[in-house]
Amino acid sequence: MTTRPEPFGARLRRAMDERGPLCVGIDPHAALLEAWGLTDDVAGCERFARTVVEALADRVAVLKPQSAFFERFGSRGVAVLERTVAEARAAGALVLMDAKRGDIGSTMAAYAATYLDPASPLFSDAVTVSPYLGYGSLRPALDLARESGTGVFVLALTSNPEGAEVQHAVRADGASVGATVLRHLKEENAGAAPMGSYGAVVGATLGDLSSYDLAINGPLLAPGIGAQGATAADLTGVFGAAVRDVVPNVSRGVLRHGPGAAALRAAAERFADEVREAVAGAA
Ligand SMILES: O=c1ccn([C@@H]2O[C@H](COP(=O)(O)O)[C@@H](O)[C@H]2O)c(=O)[nH]1
Repeated sequence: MTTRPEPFGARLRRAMDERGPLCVGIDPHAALLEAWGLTDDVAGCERFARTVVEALADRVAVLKPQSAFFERFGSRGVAVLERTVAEARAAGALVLMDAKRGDIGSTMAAYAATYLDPASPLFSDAVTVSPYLGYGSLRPALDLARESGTGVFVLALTSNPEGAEVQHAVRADGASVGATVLRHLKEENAGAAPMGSYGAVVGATLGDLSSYDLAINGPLLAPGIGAQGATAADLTGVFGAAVRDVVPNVSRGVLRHGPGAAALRAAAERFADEVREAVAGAA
């Protein structure tokens, strides 16, 4: 008899309880590499990513490498990404691969295998995906996640202002596209305890979201804190009672404090404290 791996939702909830919910990005922007005194090439990218992992993987719940910043260096950049994921996981962080993949189902199956099959060199704890070829096109990733104990975060209401023209569009049944993605996720997570493995990406920049049903019984990845202008103090105003399921993401807001490990840790700790205060205030 084969035993199923522990679901991502359970692993994430435990990490949030033990470490706090903060997710820090690993985004080797050219400007950050320069600010850190590194070359804008694959060696600089590797030094950057390794520094973040060494500073933070033993303390934050989630590290989120942004695949685009590694892919820009071609196959050697992807090899750095593979090592980054493996090292971060070995050091105790959950790794959320921010790849925002989405395609027709048969191609989606290949994306799913890339990030969610334990045999893959890019195997991660979870991956971001785009539902804009239709939520149903994500089925191969949703199914593989269930099998491999991994998670999927679906773009619902993104942090960028341009997202509204698609996500606020209203369907024939009167529901917005973003609300429909949230409804699908709620159905996917039904009955899961302590929390489902299917998350939504919902920007912390979006203001009051009380008109949406955010109670999806799954995690809400909230990018936009720091460089995009949102603060941890905004979280309760945006998410209301769902704030306890929020995984707030900060990338440049922490990374700009490098390259020293102590300064990176202190910056992450400041954001973590602010998040803790905001969530406690909502109790
Ligand atoms: O709606 C979204 C979805 C993903 N992101 C990603 O998160 C980080 C944010 O970086 P900051 O430096 O904290 O602004 C980045 O990797 C984005 O691609 C997002 O911002 N919004």
